[in-house]
Amino acid sequence: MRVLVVGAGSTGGYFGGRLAHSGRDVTFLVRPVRAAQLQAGGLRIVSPHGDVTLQPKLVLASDLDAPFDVVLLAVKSFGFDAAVADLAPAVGPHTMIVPLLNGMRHVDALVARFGEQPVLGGLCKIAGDLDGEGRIVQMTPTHEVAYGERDGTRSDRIERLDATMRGAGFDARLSPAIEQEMWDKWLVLATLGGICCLMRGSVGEILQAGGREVIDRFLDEVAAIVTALGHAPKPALLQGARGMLTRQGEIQTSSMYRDLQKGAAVEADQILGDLLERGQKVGVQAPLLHAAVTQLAIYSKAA
Ligand SMILES: NC(=O)C1=CN([C@@H]2O[C@H](COP(=O)(O)OP(=O)(O)OC[C@H]3O[C@@H](n4cnc5c(N)ncnc54)[C@H](OP(=O)(O)O)[C@@H]3O)[C@@H](O)[C@H]2O)C=CC1
Ligand SMILES: CC(C)(CO)C(=O)C(=O)O
Repeated sequence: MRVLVVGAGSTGGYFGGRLAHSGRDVTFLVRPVRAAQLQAGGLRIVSPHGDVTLQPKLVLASDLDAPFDVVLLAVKSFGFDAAVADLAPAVGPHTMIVPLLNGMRHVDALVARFGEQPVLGGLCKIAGDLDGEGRIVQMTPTHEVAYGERDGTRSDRIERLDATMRGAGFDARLSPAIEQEMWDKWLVLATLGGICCLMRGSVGEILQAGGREVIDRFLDEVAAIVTALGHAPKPALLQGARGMLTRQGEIQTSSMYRDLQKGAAVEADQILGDLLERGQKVGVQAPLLHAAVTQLAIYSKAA
Protein backbone atom coordinates (compact mmCIF):
# COMPACT_ATOMS: atom_id res chain seq x y z
CA MET A 1 0.00 0.00 0.00
CA ARG A 2 1.30 3.45 -0.89
CA VAL A 3 1.01 5.72 2.13
CA LEU A 4 1.19 9.50 1.97
CA VAL A 5 1.91 11.08 5.34
CA VAL A 6 0.82 14.71 5.39
CA GLY A 7 2.99 16.55 7.90
CA ALA A 8 6.41 15.27 8.97
CA GLY A 9 6.09 16.79 12.45
CA SER A 10 5.78 15.20 15.89
CA THR A 11 3.05 12.70 15.04
CA GLY A 12 3.33 12.31 11.26
CA GLY A 13 7.11 12.15 11.45
CA TYR A 14 6.99 9.61 14.27
CA PHE A 15 4.39 7.17 12.94
CA GLY A 16 5.30 7.72 9.29
CA GLY A 17 8.97 7.32 10.17
CA ARG A 18 8.33 4.05 11.98
CA LEU A 19 6.25 2.78 9.04
CA ALA A 20 8.99 3.69 6.57
CA HIS A 21 11.69 2.19 8.79
CA SER A 22 9.69 -1.07 8.84
CA GLY A 23 9.72 -1.23 5.06
CA ARG A 24 6.31 0.23 4.23
CA ASP A 25 6.00 2.37 1.10
CA VAL A 26 5.79 5.81 2.71
CA THR A 27 6.07 9.27 1.17
CA PHE A 28 5.88 12.49 3.19
CA LEU A 29 4.07 15.52 1.81
CA VAL A 30 6.15 18.41 3.09
CA ARG A 31 6.68 22.10 2.53
CA PRO A 32 10.00 23.51 1.30
CA VAL A 33 11.58 24.41 4.67
CA ARG A 34 10.89 21.02 6.23
CA ALA A 35 11.93 19.32 2.98
CA ALA A 36 15.32 21.03 3.11
CA GLN A 37 15.78 20.09 6.77
CA LEU A 38 14.90 16.43 6.11
CA GLN A 39 17.11 16.24 3.04
CA ALA A 40 20.05 17.66 4.98
CA GLY A 41 19.82 15.63 8.17
CA GLY A 42 17.34 12.85 7.45
CA LEU A 43 14.19 12.16 9.43
CA ARG A 44 15.40 11.63 12.96
CA ILE A 45 13.38 10.05 15.75
CA VAL A 46 14.64 10.12 19.33
CA SER A 47 12.65 7.62 21.33
CA PRO A 48 12.63 5.38 24.41
CA HIS A 49 11.97 2.57 21.90
CA GLY A 50 15.17 3.26 20.02
CA ASP A 51 16.38 6.10 17.84
CA VAL A 52 15.94 5.99 14.09
CA THR A 53 17.40 8.08 11.27
CA LEU A 54 16.19 7.56 7.74
CA GLN A 55 16.18 9.29 4.38
CA PRO A 56 12.46 9.57 3.70
CA LYS A 57 10.73 9.83 0.33
CA LEU A 58 9.45 13.40 0.10
CA VAL A 59 7.02 15.18 -2.19
CA LEU A 60 6.02 18.82 -2.45
CA ALA A 61 2.40 19.76 -3.14
CA SER A 62 3.34 21.12 -6.57
CA ASP A 63 4.62 17.64 -7.57
CA LEU A 64 1.70 15.62 -6.20
CA ASP A 65 -0.19 14.28 -9.19
CA ALA A 66 -1.48 10.75 -8.45
CA PRO A 67 -3.67 9.09 -5.83
CA PHE A 68 -2.25 7.17 -2.87
CA ASP A 69 -3.88 4.20 -1.15
CA VAL A 70 -3.69 5.82 2.28
CA VAL A 71 -3.37 9.43 3.38
CA LEU A 72 -2.27 9.77 7.00
CA LEU A 73 -3.17 13.31 7.96
CA ALA A 74 -1.04 14.72 10.78
CA VAL A 75 -1.08 18.52 10.72
CA LYS A 76 -2.18 20.96 13.38
CA SER A 77 -5.75 22.26 13.04
CA PHE A 78 -4.58 25.73 12.01
CA GLY A 79 -2.72 24.17 9.05
CA PHE A 80 -5.62 21.93 8.15
CA ASP A 81 -7.33 23.95 5.38
CA ALA A 82 -4.11 24.54 3.47
CA ALA A 83 -3.04 20.91 3.94
CA VAL A 84 -6.36 19.64 2.58
CA ALA A 85 -5.97 21.81 -0.52
CA ASP A 86 -2.40 20.49 -0.94
CA LEU A 87 -3.21 16.83 -0.49
CA ALA A 88 -6.32 16.79 -2.72
CA PRO A 89 -4.53 15.34 -5.80
CA ALA A 90 -3.55 12.32 -3.66
CA VAL A 91 -7.18 11.38 -3.06
CA GLY A 92 -8.63 9.04 -5.69
CA PRO A 93 -11.67 6.75 -5.72
CA HIS A 94 -9.95 4.10 -3.55
CA THR A 95 -7.99 6.31 -1.15
CA MET A 96 -8.44 5.99 2.61
CA ILE A 97 -7.88 9.17 4.61
CA VAL A 98 -6.83 8.51 8.20
CA PRO A 99 -6.82 11.72 10.25
CA LEU A 100 -4.77 11.84 13.45
CA LEU A 101 -5.81 15.31 14.60
CA ASN A 102 -7.34 15.89 18.00
CA GLY A 103 -10.97 17.01 18.19
CA MET A 104 -13.75 16.22 15.70
CA ARG A 105 -14.28 19.25 13.47
CA HIS A 106 -11.80 18.03 10.86
CA VAL A 107 -13.92 14.95 10.19
CA ASP A 108 -16.88 17.06 9.03
CA ALA A 109 -14.52 19.20 6.95
CA LEU A 110 -12.95 16.17 5.27
CA VAL A 111 -16.37 14.70 4.49
CA ALA A 112 -17.52 18.05 3.08
CA ARG A 113 -14.44 18.17 0.83
CA PHE A 114 -14.05 14.53 -0.26
CA GLY A 115 -17.40 12.87 0.56
CA GLU A 116 -18.15 10.19 3.17
CA GLN A 117 -16.42 7.30 1.42
CA PRO A 118 -12.68 8.01 1.80
CA VAL A 119 -12.82 9.38 5.34
CA LEU A 120 -11.96 6.92 8.12
CA GLY A 121 -11.76 7.58 11.83
CA GLY A 122 -8.37 7.80 13.46
CA LEU A 123 -6.47 8.95 16.52
CA CYS A 124 -3.05 8.70 18.04
CA LYS A 125 -1.68 8.75 21.56
CA ILE A 126 1.88 9.92 22.00
CA ALA A 127 3.76 12.71 23.72
CA GLY A 128 5.94 14.07 20.98
CA ASP A 129 7.63 17.29 20.02
CA LEU A 130 10.10 18.70 17.51
CA ASP A 131 13.37 19.92 18.98
CA GLY A 132 15.47 22.84 17.74
CA GLU A 133 17.14 20.61 15.14
CA GLY A 134 13.84 19.33 13.77
CA ARG A 135 14.27 15.94 15.40
CA ILE A 136 11.12 14.14 16.52
CA VAL A 137 11.42 13.55 20.24
CA GLN A 138 9.14 11.02 21.90
CA MET A 139 8.86 11.88 25.59
CA THR A 140 7.09 8.83 27.07
CA PRO A 141 6.86 5.21 25.86
CA THR A 142 3.20 5.46 24.72
CA HIS A 143 2.92 5.30 20.93
CA GLU A 144 -0.46 4.17 19.75
CA VAL A 145 -2.55 4.63 16.64
CA ALA A 146 -6.17 3.50 16.29
CA TYR A 147 -8.27 3.59 13.14
CA GLY A 148 -11.48 2.17 11.80
CA GLU A 149 -14.44 2.64 9.51
CA ARG A 150 -16.54 5.39 11.01
CA ASP A 151 -19.61 3.11 11.03
CA GLY A 152 -17.64 0.30 12.68
CA THR A 153 -17.77 -2.04 9.66
CA ARG A 154 -14.94 -4.55 9.28
CA SER A 155 -14.39 -3.94 5.58
CA ASP A 156 -11.78 -5.45 3.28
CA ARG A 157 -10.05 -2.10 2.98
CA ILE A 158 -9.81 -1.57 6.73
CA GLU A 159 -8.23 -5.00 7.09
CA ARG A 160 -5.68 -4.06 4.43
CA LEU A 161 -4.94 -0.86 6.30
CA ASP A 162 -4.63 -2.81 9.54
CA ALA A 163 -2.11 -5.18 7.95
CA THR A 164 -0.03 -2.19 6.85
CA MET A 165 -0.13 -0.47 10.23
CA ARG A 166 0.52 -3.47 12.48
CA GLY A 167 4.05 -4.65 13.18
CA ALA A 168 5.64 -1.33 12.28
CA GLY A 169 7.20 -0.54 15.67
CA PHE A 170 4.27 1.12 17.42
CA ASP A 171 0.96 -0.07 18.84
CA ALA A 172 -1.56 -0.14 16.01
CA ARG A 173 -5.17 -1.08 16.61
CA LEU A 174 -8.23 -1.58 14.42
CA SER A 175 -11.12 -0.16 16.41
CA PRO A 176 -14.71 -1.33 15.93
CA ALA A 177 -15.90 1.93 17.56
CA ILE A 178 -13.44 4.56 16.39
CA GLU A 179 -15.90 7.46 16.48
CA GLN A 180 -16.68 6.91 20.15
CA GLU A 181 -12.96 6.50 20.83
CA MET A 182 -12.33 9.84 19.16
CA TRP A 183 -14.97 11.46 21.36
CA ASP A 184 -13.48 9.75 24.42
CA LYS A 185 -10.04 11.02 23.53
CA TRP A 186 -11.41 14.51 22.97
CA LEU A 187 -12.98 14.42 26.43
CA VAL A 188 -9.69 13.54 28.09
CA LEU A 189 -7.59 15.84 25.96
CA ALA A 190 -9.88 18.87 26.23
CA THR A 191 -9.82 18.52 30.00
CA LEU A 192 -6.08 17.92 30.16
CA GLY A 193 -5.26 20.72 27.71
CA GLY A 194 -7.81 23.03 29.29
CA ILE A 195 -6.58 22.66 32.86
CA CYS A 196 -2.88 22.75 31.93
CA CYS A 197 -3.30 25.92 29.84
CA LEU A 198 -5.67 27.60 32.29
CA MET A 199 -3.53 26.93 35.36
CA ARG A 200 -0.14 26.72 33.63
CA GLY A 201 1.16 23.48 34.95
CA SER A 202 1.17 19.70 34.69
CA VAL A 203 -1.50 17.69 36.49
CA GLY A 204 0.88 17.13 39.41
CA GLU A 205 1.73 20.82 39.67
CA ILE A 206 -1.95 21.81 39.59
CA LEU A 207 -2.77 19.32 42.35
CA GLN A 208 0.14 20.48 44.47
CA ALA A 209 -1.07 24.06 44.15
CA GLY A 210 -4.55 23.08 45.39
CA GLY A 211 -6.37 22.80 42.02
CA ARG A 212 -8.09 19.41 42.52
CA GLU A 213 -11.61 20.83 42.56
CA VAL A 214 -11.00 22.81 39.37
CA ILE A 215 -9.85 19.64 37.61
CA ASP A 216 -12.91 17.70 38.78
CA ARG A 217 -15.30 20.44 37.72
CA PHE A 218 -13.60 20.96 34.37
CA LEU A 219 -13.93 17.24 33.63
CA ASP A 220 -17.59 17.30 34.75
CA GLU A 221 -18.31 20.15 32.34
CA VAL A 222 -16.68 18.42 29.40
CA ALA A 223 -18.37 15.11 30.24
CA ALA A 224 -21.75 16.90 30.43
CA ILE A 225 -21.23 18.37 26.97
CA VAL A 226 -20.21 15.15 25.22
CA THR A 227 -23.04 13.32 26.98
CA ALA A 228 -25.61 15.92 25.87
CA LEU A 229 -24.24 15.55 22.33
CA GLY A 230 -24.96 11.82 22.43
CA HIS A 231 -21.41 10.53 22.96
CA ALA A 232 -21.47 9.69 26.67
CA PRO A 233 -18.26 8.05 27.86
CA LYS A 234 -18.55 4.66 29.52
CA PRO A 235 -18.32 4.95 33.36
CA ALA A 236 -14.99 3.09 33.37
CA LEU A 237 -13.53 5.51 30.82
CA LEU A 238 -14.61 8.49 32.87
CA GLN A 239 -13.27 6.93 36.04
CA GLY A 240 -9.93 6.19 34.36
CA ALA A 241 -9.74 9.74 33.01
CA ARG A 242 -10.45 11.20 36.44
CA GLY A 243 -7.83 8.91 37.94
CA MET A 244 -5.12 10.09 35.52
CA LEU A 245 -6.18 13.74 35.79
CA THR A 246 -6.02 13.72 39.59
CA ARG A 247 -2.96 11.50 40.16
CA GLN A 248 -0.48 13.09 42.58
CA GLY A 249 2.85 13.71 40.87
CA GLU A 250 1.41 13.06 37.38
CA ILE A 251 3.73 14.74 34.87
CA GLN A 252 1.28 14.46 31.97
CA THR A 253 0.62 17.60 29.91
CA SER A 254 -0.88 18.00 26.45
CA SER A 255 0.62 19.02 23.10
CA MET A 256 -1.43 22.23 23.28
CA TYR A 257 0.17 23.12 26.62
CA ARG A 258 3.64 22.38 25.26
CA ASP A 259 2.88 24.72 22.34
CA LEU A 260 1.71 27.39 24.79
CA GLN A 261 4.92 27.07 26.79
CA LYS A 262 6.92 27.61 23.59
CA GLY A 263 4.88 30.71 22.71
CA ALA A 264 3.67 28.92 19.55
CA ALA A 265 0.21 28.80 17.97
CA VAL A 266 -2.27 26.60 19.88
CA GLU A 267 -5.18 24.48 18.68
CA ALA A 268 -7.55 26.22 21.06
CA ASP A 269 -10.47 26.49 18.62
CA GLN A 270 -10.32 22.87 17.54
CA ILE A 271 -9.82 21.36 21.00
CA LEU A 272 -11.73 23.73 23.31
CA GLY A 273 -13.67 26.36 21.32
CA ASP A 274 -15.51 23.83 19.18
CA LEU A 275 -16.51 21.88 22.28
CA LEU A 276 -17.76 25.01 24.05
CA GLU A 277 -19.81 26.01 20.98
CA ARG A 278 -21.34 22.55 20.61
CA GLY A 279 -22.19 22.61 24.34
CA GLN A 280 -23.82 26.02 24.08
CA LYS A 281 -25.99 24.74 21.22
CA VAL A 282 -27.38 21.99 23.45
CA GLY A 283 -27.72 24.27 26.48
CA VAL A 284 -24.82 23.02 28.63
CA GLN A 285 -23.15 25.71 30.72
CA ALA A 286 -19.37 25.27 31.04
CA PRO A 287 -17.82 28.28 32.79
CA LEU A 288 -14.38 26.75 33.33
CA LEU A 289 -14.13 25.61 29.72
CA HIS A 290 -15.28 29.09 28.74
CA ALA A 291 -12.51 30.62 30.89
CA ALA A 292 -9.89 28.45 29.18
CA VAL A 293 -11.22 29.40 25.72
CA THR A 294 -11.19 33.09 26.64
CA GLN A 295 -7.70 32.94 28.08
CA LEU A 296 -6.33 31.19 24.98
CA ALA A 297 -8.11 33.65 22.68
CA ILE A 298 -6.24 36.47 24.43
CA TYR A 299 -2.98 34.48 24.20
CA SER A 300 -3.55 33.74 20.48
CA LYS A 301 -4.19 37.39 19.70
CA ALA A 302 -0.96 38.41 21.39
CA ALA A 303 1.17 35.52 20.02
N1 LIG B 1 2.42 16.15 19.49
C1 LIG B 1 1.72 15.31 20.21
O1 LIG B 1 2.21 14.83 21.25
C2 LIG B 1 0.34 14.93 19.81
C3 LIG B 1 -0.35 15.61 18.83
N2 LIG B 1 -1.61 15.19 18.47
C4 LIG B 1 -2.37 15.88 17.44
O2 LIG B 1 -1.81 15.56 16.17
C5 LIG B 1 -2.01 16.64 15.26
C6 LIG B 1 -0.68 17.00 14.66
O3 LIG B 1 0.13 17.53 15.69
P1 LIG B 1 1.72 17.46 15.69
O4 LIG B 1 2.21 16.33 14.90
O5 LIG B 1 2.11 17.59 17.12
O6 LIG B 1 2.06 18.83 14.94
P2 LIG B 1 3.49 19.36 14.49
O7 LIG B 1 3.37 20.84 14.47
O8 LIG B 1 4.58 18.75 15.27
O9 LIG B 1 3.61 18.82 13.02
C7 LIG B 1 2.75 19.24 12.01
C8 LIG B 1 3.54 19.20 10.72
O10 LIG B 1 2.62 19.46 9.67
C9 LIG B 1 3.35 20.15 8.69
N3 LIG B 1 2.44 20.80 7.78
C10 LIG B 1 1.52 21.75 8.05
N4 LIG B 1 0.86 22.08 6.93
C11 LIG B 1 1.38 21.32 5.93
C12 LIG B 1 1.12 21.24 4.53
N5 LIG B 1 0.19 22.00 3.93
N6 LIG B 1 1.85 20.37 3.81
C13 LIG B 1 2.80 19.61 4.40
N7 LIG B 1 3.09 19.66 5.72
C14 LIG B 1 2.39 20.51 6.46
C15 LIG B 1 4.23 21.10 9.46
O11 LIG B 1 5.33 21.38 8.64
P3 LIG B 1 5.99 22.80 8.43
O12 LIG B 1 7.35 22.64 9.00
O13 LIG B 1 6.00 22.97 6.94
O14 LIG B 1 5.15 23.82 9.16
C16 LIG B 1 4.64 20.24 10.65
O15 LIG B 1 5.85 19.57 10.41
C17 LIG B 1 -2.65 17.78 16.07
O16 LIG B 1 -4.02 17.82 15.87
C18 LIG B 1 -2.33 17.40 17.53
O17 LIG B 1 -3.30 17.86 18.44
C19 LIG B 1 -2.16 14.06 19.00
C20 LIG B 1 -1.51 13.35 19.95
C21 LIG B 1 -0.25 13.76 20.49
C1 LIG C 1 -3.84 12.52 24.69
C2 LIG C 1 -2.55 13.27 24.47
C3 LIG C 1 -2.22 14.02 25.72
C4 LIG C 1 -1.46 12.24 24.21
O1 LIG C 1 -1.70 11.52 23.09
C5 LIG C 1 -2.66 14.16 23.26
O2 LIG C 1 -3.35 13.80 22.33
C6 LIG C 1 -1.96 15.44 23.09
O3 LIG C 1 -1.04 15.76 23.86
O4 LIG C 1 -2.31 16.19 22.16
